Amino acid sequence: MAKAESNVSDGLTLELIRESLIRQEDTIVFSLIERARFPLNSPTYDKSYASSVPGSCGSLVEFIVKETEAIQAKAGRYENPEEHPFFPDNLPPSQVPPHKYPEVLHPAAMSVNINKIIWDMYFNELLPLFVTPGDDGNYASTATRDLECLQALSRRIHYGKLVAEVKFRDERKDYEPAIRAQDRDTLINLLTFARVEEAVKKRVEKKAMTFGQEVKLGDEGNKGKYKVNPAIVSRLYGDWVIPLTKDVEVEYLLHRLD
Ligand SMILES: C=C(O[C@@H]1C=C(C(=O)O)C=C[C@H]1O)C(=O)O
Repeated sequence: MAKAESNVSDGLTLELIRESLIRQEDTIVFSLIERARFPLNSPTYDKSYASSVPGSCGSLVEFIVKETEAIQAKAGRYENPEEHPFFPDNLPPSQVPPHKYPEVLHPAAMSVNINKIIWDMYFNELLPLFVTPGDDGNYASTATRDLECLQALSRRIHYGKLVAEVKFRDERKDYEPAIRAQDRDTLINLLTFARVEEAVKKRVEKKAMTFGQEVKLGDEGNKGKYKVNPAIVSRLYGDWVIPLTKDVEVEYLLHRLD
């Protein structure tokens, strides 16, 4: 069987986890590029636009996310501890044969889900920065692209649980006193690697330049035009993705000894 994208089954190492985070950058950058094909399309986010849809009590994007999550839950998506739903209440149970995911994380991991914060960040702060204003009527496609961005960001940010687990195992004697004291500041200091963070921000900027360039035959060049502004991708990581990943790391660690 092909090796799953999850690396945790065959020994948890910081190197393997970082490799996965680097791979996930590709997904995030591409999903932003795909969303940026459409303008803002504000009716997608307007409750009144979707009010005639039976069973919907929110915006079209909420309707698409809830319904898609319900289908994916039945197909077993949320049995994987690396996946987190945006609307966890009333999700239907999985209807597929269970898969035995490796039990790597402490059970307290189950209670860490910061998707509400990711949702608000994405719609209120990030989206207006990287899409053009306007309306082309493609609201369902727009909402589907939003869901892909949200799922990619959520998966990356909640990967912080695995990062925290491996760092804890590697330096248990440093982490344990801070966890017992519920000392968030010390935990943040222990798990922060400033040089890694700088490299992540530079790499995602470069990926946005590489993946988002206009590919032309001949030598017209790209003229510095990108499908998503590389500086915004770097800012997405610096201002939100990395800090939120660290919040997940800390929340997980605070309960690591429960
Ligand atoms: C994820 C890690 O932990 C922290 C968070 C980082 C991130 O979100 O990219 C990078 C470095 C660390 O400060 C890591 O060490 O790789």
